[in-house]
Amino acid sequence: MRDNDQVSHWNAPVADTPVHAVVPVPGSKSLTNRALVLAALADSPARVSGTLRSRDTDLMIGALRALGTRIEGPAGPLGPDDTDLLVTPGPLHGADIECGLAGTVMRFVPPLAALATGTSTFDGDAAARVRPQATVLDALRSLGADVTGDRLPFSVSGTGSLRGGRVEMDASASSQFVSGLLLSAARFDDGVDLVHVGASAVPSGPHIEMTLAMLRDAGVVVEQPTASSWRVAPGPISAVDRVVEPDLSNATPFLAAAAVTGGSVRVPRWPVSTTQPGDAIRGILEEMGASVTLETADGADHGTLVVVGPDHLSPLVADLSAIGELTPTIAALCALADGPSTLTGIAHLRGHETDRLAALAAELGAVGCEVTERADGLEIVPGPLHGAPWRAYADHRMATAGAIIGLGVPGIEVDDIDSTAKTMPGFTSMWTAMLAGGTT
Ligand SMILES: O=C(O)C1=C[C@@H](OP(=O)(O)O)[C@@H](O)[C@H](O)C1
Ligand SMILES: C=C(OP(=O)(O)O)C(=O)O
Repeated sequence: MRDNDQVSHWNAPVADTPVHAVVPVPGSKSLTNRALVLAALADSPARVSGTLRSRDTDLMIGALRALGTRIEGPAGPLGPDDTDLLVTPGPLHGADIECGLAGTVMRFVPPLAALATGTSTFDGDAAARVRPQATVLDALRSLGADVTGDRLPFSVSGTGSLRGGRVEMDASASSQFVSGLLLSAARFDDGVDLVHVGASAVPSGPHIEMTLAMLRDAGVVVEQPTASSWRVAPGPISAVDRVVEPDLSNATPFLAAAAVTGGSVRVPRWPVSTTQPGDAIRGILEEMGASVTLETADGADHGTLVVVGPDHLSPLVADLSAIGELTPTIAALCALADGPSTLTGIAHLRGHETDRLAALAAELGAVGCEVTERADGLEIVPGPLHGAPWRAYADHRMATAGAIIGLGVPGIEVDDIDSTAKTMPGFTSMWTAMLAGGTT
């Protein structure tokens, strides 16, 4: 659990001149945590290279180890900065699982606990105890698991196998409910036949595509009979050596820095083709007036993304349902644009690290925007902006949104910059290096 000692204030630096920098970003949280889960469920050891090491991924490592998986670094024992990991699956047994504030741990690990022998308990940060969770637990119950509780803290007792089969769920609050079940489903006796029955579509489509692609890489037979149903056949999960792409969502604050200062930021190792939702920042930044180029050598599977900022940012009208994770960055850009923006399709952000719609409305309002909070989005009318305390609400992306605003507005004081450790522990030094014009 996170304690108050970890909370630290940070005066967001102003960019007096346009930012020009090359910013390599660490591995993707979503790819890392899926790769670790799949490796723990596989039939032999696998290497996962270029992993993100951060609070969320270290919690996943801790959870899988506690359940019986061996995870080592290149030299044997796992060091805190090792990013090339050897994962050796073992028989799963009950354990105490700390979820922190990580949605991927809360939603992806309970199915493994249902496959384990013995009882596992789950708990996390105070903010995690209010995040939606019942959907996963009800689904596991209906697939044969013994579960107590409806949100953190809860427990799952397993007997070493799970029946599986057909299950209906309402996954409108999070795509992670679907991904979590699908990742483990090949190991259920009958696989899974999962149907989303909610009134709204499942958000974060690219994250589900990511799950499906990684399952298929591991030889799992997975079908999508309709837009809102998925079928996983029972069978082995093959061990796959994987190289994790950079975290494109974590790249977005740096790319935003180019956009808001009229500078240029280059992010190396940007994949030509990816399931990461962060890739959509390219279209968003173009729509707001930036020039965006992916420089690649012929036939290469990755290149360098180059964003060059415009003289002034155009406002945006966009449905962000598929890319909700990018909302704090995009909302910060909208606050610095030269007209009103409307962001829709993001009701599910109320169940993220914090209620992000309320948090963005409050903090953007406090620095001078006129913000209207709608049931499923935000209307942002930029005003003359001024310095103010910026609350992060323990949310890494709220903290980095404050950093973006601070580039153009003196006196933005982020109250909990260390919340960035959730997915980017080196954030402040990367930001400082970017402003100094160097390669971070
Ligand atoms: O599966 C994943 O790795 C994620 C799915 C998304 O969750 P939601 O569908 O709850 O938004 C995203 O916002 C989160 O950061 C990561
Ligand atoms: C919603 C997010 O995280 P989580 O994986 O904890 O849901 C996020 O990183 O924006």
